[in-house]
Amino acid sequence: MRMNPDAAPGGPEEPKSFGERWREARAAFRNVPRAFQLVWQAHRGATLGMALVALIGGLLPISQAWVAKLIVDAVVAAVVDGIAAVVALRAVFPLLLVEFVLLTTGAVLNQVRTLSEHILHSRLGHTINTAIIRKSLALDLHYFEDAQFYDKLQNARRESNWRAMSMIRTSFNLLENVITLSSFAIGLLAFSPLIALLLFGATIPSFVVQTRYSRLTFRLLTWRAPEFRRMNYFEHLLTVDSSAKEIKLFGLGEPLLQRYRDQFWQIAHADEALAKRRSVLSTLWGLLATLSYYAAYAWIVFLTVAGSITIGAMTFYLTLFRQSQGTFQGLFTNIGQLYESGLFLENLFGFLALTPQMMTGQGRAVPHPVVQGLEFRNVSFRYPDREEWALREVNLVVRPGEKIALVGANGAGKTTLIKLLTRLYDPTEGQILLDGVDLREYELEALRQAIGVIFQDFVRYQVSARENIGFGQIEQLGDEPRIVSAAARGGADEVIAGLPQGYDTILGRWFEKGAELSGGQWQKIALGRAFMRDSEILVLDEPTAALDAEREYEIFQRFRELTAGRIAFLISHRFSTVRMADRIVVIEQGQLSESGTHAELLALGGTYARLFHMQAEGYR
Ligand SMILES: Nc1ncnc2c1ncn2[C@@H]1O[C@H](COP(=O)(O)OP(=O)(O)OP(=O)(O)O)[C@@H](O)[C@H]1O
Repeated sequence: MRMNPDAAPGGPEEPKSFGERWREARAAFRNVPRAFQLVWQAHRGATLGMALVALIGGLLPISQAWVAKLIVDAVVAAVVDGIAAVVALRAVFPLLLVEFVLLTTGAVLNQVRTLSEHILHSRLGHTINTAIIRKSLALDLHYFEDAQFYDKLQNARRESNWRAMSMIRTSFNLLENVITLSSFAIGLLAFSPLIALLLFGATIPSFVVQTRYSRLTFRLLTWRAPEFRRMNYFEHLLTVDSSAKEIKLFGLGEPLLQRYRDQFWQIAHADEALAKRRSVLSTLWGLLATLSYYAAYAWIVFLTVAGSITIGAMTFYLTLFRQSQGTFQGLFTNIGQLYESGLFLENLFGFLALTPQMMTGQGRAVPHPVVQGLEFRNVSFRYPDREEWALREVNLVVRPGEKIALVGANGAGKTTLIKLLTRLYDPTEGQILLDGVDLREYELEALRQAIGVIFQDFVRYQVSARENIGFGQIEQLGDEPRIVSAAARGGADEVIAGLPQGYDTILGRWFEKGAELSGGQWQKIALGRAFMRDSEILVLDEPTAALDAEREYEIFQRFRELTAGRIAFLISHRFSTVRMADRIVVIEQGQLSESGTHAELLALGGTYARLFHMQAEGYR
């Protein structure tokens, strides 16, 4: 799809008013000091190195031009006065030496610059990535269930590393150019303010073009974030092990690759169109600068021939003209680039400024053991971007040590209830009380610490079996007996015994020598992880869905023993599992409809009884 990036509806159009532009520019440049903070954090020595290069490097050009003038004048004088070549050379020699020192200094500075940039580049990337990851860790779950959040994350990650580096490089370049230009300006103004004005003024239009296109490029890329994300998604899907089987068998490879390519071209066409226009206009306006240079050139030749200035002075001024115009243009380019990088970094700093909304309570200790139990009091919940209620007026009292099974159709709200219990979300209305105290009053970390959860989409960590279990309580990773006992309780001990390096075997296929497990084996490992925690409340969301019937029977025979003294929630679609609970709670469309023991609910003859008979029928 070809498009005009300027005119696309909803596309990267220009800001409307002057005020809007001014605000945008201010926001962009505000990021310069912030970027410096990041760089300073990344490596102080290299940052100082770059500053030093800028300071000394800025004064080199004028010094070199001045020494060159002195050399030319000395040579011309020697020729005119007929001085012997050896004598003349001896007179010029100190100047040549100074020129040599200046040139060598320039070369050394270049190396210092390259080295500093090299060091800063990777460290800065690391600093920024760490900041992004840390922020992601701090943010609430709902951010991760929101497409706009992913666009923000994508924008922050995509360009930030090199944009921050480029901003620093540009800033130091700018400093160097300002120093050089100030020294040139003194020379030029002394010679002719009119010429200075002509030379500098002619470079301004090209600068205006540059900044306009900087802004357009930024808008294009930001506006295109969803496409970038979709493109990355297809790339991930096509290259990751978990989807390889299905993609091959359904023949999805080429069609999905085509979608990946379509997304790419949508962005590429618009981006290239902008880049072309930027180049053409910059070249055309650049001609104006060249013209003004040659006008000044003609004037200086005229003055020299007329005898108003020496030949040395002519070479000095010509160098000044050429370099000052280049430097002036460079200065504007620097400002343009700084502006462009600032716009992109706005994405990064915008992301880093996101704040978690889930408030932690102030230091109230979580009860160990739980004495009164848990109560859902009139709890209703709606996902942030949804109209309909996921849970409505839920009232449920759970006694200490009680085992509750949650039963309900897909989408009834079972997992949502657990998300509220673990404070991944807070209720929209109502309260959840643990020993009579609202969950929101407990310290968030401590509360989560007191709950052991295995979700149905548990993580298959591509690390050792030991760590897979130990991650349930990471501080206890060194406690071998605890890990072994947790593994045994989850039924993972026999899986691990069969692995080539036992507990040290890397699980999964991502890394070399990794051992892939079956779905049921992974689930046993996940169960082991849940038992690693000495929790007051244990939540098993479809814990045995992938286990074979025999293994499931075994685990549930021991279920009471495994969860002795703790509150346990069990979500399952298997009634053989569910009937082990003290109480079964049926959820229908977000509401609690039935509650009681297996026998009571069968006697009630309601939804539970109907579903139970249906499943039992299937096994007959
Ligand atoms: N992150 C989310 N954002 C918006 N809506 C959601 C989100 N997660 C779940 N829902 C909606 O909330 C309702 C309850 O979902 P929930 O995951 O709690 O069901 P469940 O009973 O656990 O289902 P299942 O048995 O399929 O696991 C569903 O209508 C679902 O579409």
